[in-house]
Amino acid sequence: MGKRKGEMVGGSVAAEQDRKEAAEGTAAEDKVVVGGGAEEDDGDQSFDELGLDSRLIRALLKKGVDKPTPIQQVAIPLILEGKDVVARAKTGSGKTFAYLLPMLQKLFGESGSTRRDGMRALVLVPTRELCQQVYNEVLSLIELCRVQLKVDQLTSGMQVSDMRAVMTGLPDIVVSTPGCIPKCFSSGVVQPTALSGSLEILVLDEADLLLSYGYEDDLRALTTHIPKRCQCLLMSATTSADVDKLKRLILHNPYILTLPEVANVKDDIIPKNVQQFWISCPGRDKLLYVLVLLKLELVQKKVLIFTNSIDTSYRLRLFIEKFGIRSAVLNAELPQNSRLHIIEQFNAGLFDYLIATDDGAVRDKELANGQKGESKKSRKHAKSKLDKEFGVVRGIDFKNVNTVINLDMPPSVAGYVHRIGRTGRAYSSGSSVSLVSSEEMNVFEEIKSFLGENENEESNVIATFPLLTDNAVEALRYRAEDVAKSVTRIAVRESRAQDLRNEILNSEKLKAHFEANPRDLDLLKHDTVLSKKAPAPHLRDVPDYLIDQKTQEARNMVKLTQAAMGNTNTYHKQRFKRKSRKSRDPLKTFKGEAQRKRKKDGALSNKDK
Ligand SMILES: Nc1ncnc2c1ncn2[C@@H]1O[C@H](COP(=O)(O)OP(=O)(O)OP(=O)(O)O)[C@@H](O)[C@H]1O
Repeated sequence: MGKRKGEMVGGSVAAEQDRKEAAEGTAAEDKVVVGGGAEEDDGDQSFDELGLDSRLIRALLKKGVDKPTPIQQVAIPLILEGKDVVARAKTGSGKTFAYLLPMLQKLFGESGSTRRDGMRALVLVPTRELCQQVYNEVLSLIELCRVQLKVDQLTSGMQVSDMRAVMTGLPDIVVSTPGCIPKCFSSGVVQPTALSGSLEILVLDEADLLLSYGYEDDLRALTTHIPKRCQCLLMSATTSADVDKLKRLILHNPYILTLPEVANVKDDIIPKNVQQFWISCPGRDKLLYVLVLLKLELVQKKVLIFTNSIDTSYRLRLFIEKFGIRSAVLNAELPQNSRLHIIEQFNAGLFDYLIATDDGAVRDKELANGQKGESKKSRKHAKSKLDKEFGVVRGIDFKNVNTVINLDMPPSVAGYVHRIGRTGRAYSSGSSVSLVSSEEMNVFEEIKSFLGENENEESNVIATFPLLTDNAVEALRYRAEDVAKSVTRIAVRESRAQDLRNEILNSEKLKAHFEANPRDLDLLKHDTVLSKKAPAPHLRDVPDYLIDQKTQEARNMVKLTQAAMGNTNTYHKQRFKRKSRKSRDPLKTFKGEAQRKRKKDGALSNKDK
């Protein structure tokens, strides 16, 4: 990495000084700008003072965003000046607006080449979910600003004819994944000469993850066509050799914006507003422990639970369902429409518990473990069913997640950082609870030491979860063990297959319907019960006598905190309840509507005769 120019107290001051040096031609190497401190010390610069266009400021206000985050304060002016920038800031710190706002402003201001035959800005992200998220954000900003800019998505799942149609419309901005690049070039959807003639801004978002997805060759294929004048931006939550590699591959003498928590103090790589806890528990008791946390309401909703395998996610879903707790699952096996819709509904507050299985490495492990004895061919088939471009933790902006639970520990430190980063987004608070078995102690120690915990000192970065008593665990043990026995491997396999069939059916059947009636999306549920039997009353309602005093108090405290934060989530639920679900469920009325339409059309054509 380049030479450090000095530690600064305020990011904007540092940027100013660096800009001066750059202007004087004294900065030959990368320019390191150490940004402002934690969120609470967010300086007093407004978007206006950063030089942001008034249309964008008004659009932000409509979104409830009125002051820039530290990374935005430092990045926006530099990007507006046309500098190449590498921005490293923790998860949920607002990196997306940090590049989108100045990028859009630059595209508003200049019309680009009038005879351009390619895109003006290209944003590359590692997953399709993220692609959709960034696309939605750009589209909504453009609409709120009422400017004539066109944004489109290109993903490798698209047919070449659809891609061609997108590019014929000559979008100003394209949001895509690097995996899509070879297909675009080989099919002629993107002409290299058009790209080099028109590209003004290239953004690599979630750069720390791009190479881990095996996109290096795809990115190399792209670099040869990026014109020298193109401004390149690289955004990342963690630092890694991969980020440096990408930087060398694509950027020219960039400004390195590093918030101090990422650069120096490792324990701050996780937002300060996230409290991290752990519970030591035997692997075989993990379902029981999650049950205690959820059923006795010792953690705040909404809850995102991570597992390392899809089977475990269904086992947990079936298990908690028997106790009257509904949840949905999210994984690489589900069709893309379903995945996007599950995230949308969870964000809208339509259900409180989402069980997610993340990470390519984990998927490979699942394939290796779960399908022992199966033929090579069926393993290959199974692998092809999993979406390579899927990623739950990679930058997805889950809204209002109060608790992240690691039922399984992630296999790496980076996995931990990205999982925990799904809570405590922007200025909100959150907590995480990791269940650690003795087999997972090694990775847990690695995570703790990465976060700056000293073995000899009393741990304070990841504290022991204080609200769980042995009594509470033992009170539910008998029932839990009994129920766990009924969640057999066969039951899990059947539920998983059934759920997948349903999701594929929904996804296909409803695609056209939802295109015409986007509001009906609310009515399609993903947290339906898997089992045909309703939960037994003695499992659904935990009698008070089973709950010890300390747990009662803890539960009340969590409820009070949740209420104080206005996080009762009743608005969405009421909105959802108000509609008569059965009569308006598009899965039930879809056919009827289509038939009615056909009848009507028939009647009309009969009349015409
Ligand atoms: N200035 C701001 N004020 C308030 N909220 C903001 C601001 N900027 C962004 N946000 C919100 O903060 C949330 C997190 O932002 P974003 O997704 O950009 O984080 P990120 O840094 O990219 O995180 P990750 O590394 O996990 O992808 C989003 O919901 C976004 O709308």
